[in-house]
Amino acid sequence: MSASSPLYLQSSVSALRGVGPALVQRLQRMDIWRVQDVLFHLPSRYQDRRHLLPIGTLLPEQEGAVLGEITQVEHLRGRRDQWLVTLSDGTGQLYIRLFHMLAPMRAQWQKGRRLWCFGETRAGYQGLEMVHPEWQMADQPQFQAPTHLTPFYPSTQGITQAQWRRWVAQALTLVDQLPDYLAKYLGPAWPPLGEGLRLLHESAEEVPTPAHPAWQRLALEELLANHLAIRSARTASDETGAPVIKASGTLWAAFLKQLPFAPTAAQQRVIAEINQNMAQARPMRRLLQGDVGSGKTLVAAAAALTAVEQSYQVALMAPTEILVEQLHDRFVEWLTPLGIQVGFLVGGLGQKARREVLENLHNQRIQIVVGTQALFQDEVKFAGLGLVIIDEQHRFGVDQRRQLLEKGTIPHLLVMTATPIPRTLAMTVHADLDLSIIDALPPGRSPVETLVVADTRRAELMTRMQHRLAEGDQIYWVCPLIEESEILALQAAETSYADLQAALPEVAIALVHGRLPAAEKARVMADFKAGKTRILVATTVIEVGVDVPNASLMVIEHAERMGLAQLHQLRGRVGRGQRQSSCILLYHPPLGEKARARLQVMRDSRDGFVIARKDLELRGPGEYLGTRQTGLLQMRVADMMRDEALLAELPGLAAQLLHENPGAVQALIQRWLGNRLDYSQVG
Ligand SMILES: Nc1ncnc2c1ncn2[C@@H]1O[C@H](COP(=O)(O)OP(=O)(O)OP(=O)(O)O)[C@@H](O)[C@H]1O
Repeated sequence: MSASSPLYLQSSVSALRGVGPALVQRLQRMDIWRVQDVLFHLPSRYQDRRHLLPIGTLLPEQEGAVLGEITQVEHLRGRRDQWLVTLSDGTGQLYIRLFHMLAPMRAQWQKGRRLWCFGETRAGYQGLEMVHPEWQMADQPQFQAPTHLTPFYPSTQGITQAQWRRWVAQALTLVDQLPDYLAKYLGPAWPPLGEGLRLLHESAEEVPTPAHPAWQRLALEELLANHLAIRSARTASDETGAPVIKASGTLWAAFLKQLPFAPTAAQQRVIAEINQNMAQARPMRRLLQGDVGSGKTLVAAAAALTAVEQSYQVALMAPTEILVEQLHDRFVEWLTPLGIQVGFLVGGLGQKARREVLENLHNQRIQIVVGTQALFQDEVKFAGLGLVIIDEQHRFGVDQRRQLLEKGTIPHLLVMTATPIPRTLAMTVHADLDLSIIDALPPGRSPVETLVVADTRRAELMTRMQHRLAEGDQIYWVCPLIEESEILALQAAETSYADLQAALPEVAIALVHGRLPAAEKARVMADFKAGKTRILVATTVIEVGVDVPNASLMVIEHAERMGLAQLHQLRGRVGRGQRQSSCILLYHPPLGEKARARLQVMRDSRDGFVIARKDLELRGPGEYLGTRQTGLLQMRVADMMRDEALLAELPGLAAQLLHENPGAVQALIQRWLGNRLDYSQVG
């Protein structure tokens, strides 16, 4: 395209001066297609070249700008030609070393000319020097000393920073034409979008601060774009109808009669939210958040009863066979007295048992099936699947979730998680799900005492354990899951197991780990639950959901290696009964400062939300939420922790936009997330 053709925000990047076909391709690979995309390609850092440094004050390895007169140009011939140019500003002199100098440059770099340079100094043979600095002739009319911070853009091979800056400068001439979709909703206190972009691309301030209103304006828009992208996955699934399930509550009433405790107010509220949701043709997509031990299983049972009463089937999925087993036991115990058939489906099931389950699901003799991923397989056919409950969503891929959803007409979906992320954050990250929170624990829980102990004090620990055992309590001994190697983790667990056996020879101790066959695992867990074994040595397979109220002591080895959320989950395994429970976090000294701070958080807090917040601060939301890979929530301007106050604005803004200007929704997503994302992958 010729340089004179008018430039529009929606023009291809090829309309920019200096962008030929090869560069178009490179830019497209960076997901930059249009002039507008260049505006949203934001600097990753800045340099301050505005102030000139007196040459005499320069130190080695200092980055900065200088201006002086060329006093000498020396051509050093040798195996490799070099030029050594002397620059002087009256305060001292600096050498500029060049390894190549093309003819046009040679014509300019003449004694007596004034030269502006920016680069890093180094101690050379003759004195301080700069090697191939950036430069401009300062005695020419077109010379411009920088008046702004110099931005540096994320780049790719074959595109220089100077090119980015030239393209951005062209794009910035159009910035005021950029549609500001939010202005209408934000009110006059918010600066326009264009101001924010200008601030980031050509700031005359120190370094643009996140607190600056213009920055905040951009951050808000970016967060909103992410929120809308996630939400759009949901809108797509809204189109088809779900079964309208209105239960009379007879089954639930019968169930409550035989339950040894009453649901808490928090459980009741959440159950009501779920029932209301299932009574509509719009499929439920609900996230149930509840801290460890808050009683999510009861809520799942309530939802299941609603569906079963109206002759719909329920699929309940958990990530590990141990958990499936446990959930199954619990459901059988609770629901078979009501005449409900609860099935069990895991990968390791024998042929015959498996065939039977499949048949009974197909002819609806089984009303509730509890299983692992095995529930996704094609052969699993339901007669009328009305509700899918997924325990611990972070372990399930979105694809699997979709596969399962395809098994019913459009079943209602309830996702349970014990990952307590702050509400505003949850509303952003899980914008495709409605949120129910169980915000209170069942009564009668005594807080778990937490101790941080060096693993050199094992002898004391053994004594403590013996006391506990003598009182009839049971103990978890947890070995860290070493992510890179299951085998190493297993070895560690086996060593601890042998050590414990040697130290406490009269005690029944068992070992459970991921590699044990399912049946074996189930047996070990059943023995522990029944109190036949007193100490359970485990890799972190017990992390989520195991419920053995008689276990009152947990020892976690190498606690310093584990994430806070994980430690919190683990610790939630004790303190479920009436006894005073303890959790001992063993670490291997010496303990780094950060690790110490993390363990201290565990010692000082029992509240999952507080711990989650600290974890987020220490690790960043991407790491914490496992979203780093998806490209989602990799913000350019915003930071979910720092800008948390903005998150509260999102649902309202999103609702208004979706209602009044759906076109803007797509435009915003495109603007901030481009084609980076396959939205269907988000969930
Ligand atoms: N309302 C209640 N009153 C008393 N005990 C309750 C109540 N609700 C649940 N419980 C008991 O509390 C314990 C924990 O419940 P549950 O296993 O459902 O927790 P959870 O929310 O699934 O936690 P986790 O994330 O740790 O698995 C169980 O022993 C359960 O029977």
